[in-house]
Amino acid sequence: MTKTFKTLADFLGTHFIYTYDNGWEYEWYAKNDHTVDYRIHGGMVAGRWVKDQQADIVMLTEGVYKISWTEPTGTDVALDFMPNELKLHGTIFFPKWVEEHPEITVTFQNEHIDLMEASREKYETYPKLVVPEFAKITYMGDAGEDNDEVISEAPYAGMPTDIREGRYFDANYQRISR
Ligand SMILES: C=Cc1ccc(O)cc1
Repeated sequence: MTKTFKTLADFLGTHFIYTYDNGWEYEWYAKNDHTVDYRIHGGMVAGRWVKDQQADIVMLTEGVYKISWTEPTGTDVALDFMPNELKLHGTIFFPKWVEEHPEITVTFQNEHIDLMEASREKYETYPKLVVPEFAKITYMGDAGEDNDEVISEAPYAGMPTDIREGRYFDANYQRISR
């Protein structure tokens, strides 16, 4: 993808893969102006994936986008995308319980919302673990808005490479069946 991002509309519908400077690899999709999907390929909660997370999505200045949300786990996230520079800055605010029991969150969260909400009551919230990191964008795709094929299965080893090398989506940004 070689477009220059100027407006909020340019950003919505874009699918990204990026690696934080701490080595954590994430995949994230701006599904529409208030919804994000994501999949985590590397790091403390690798294997977790989420669809239809509600978020605040704004353009700060031309080509710079801020996304903020709070999750059923109690984890808070703020991302600042600078796609024209192939980079972003993300800050994740993990409750203490996610740091101590990350395995509880490593699942398709949408099917386990009750467990996330019960865990955030059962375990400790404080002190939070704050992880502020820059990341390098390694893939951008124009998936279009509200495309449920973008994040539609659990992450597997090699998935980011399959996507980057064009083995995962067809020309209409539909999953190529395996
Ligand atoms: C905890 C979710 C999350 C999703 C994307 C990202 O870049 C950081 C955190």
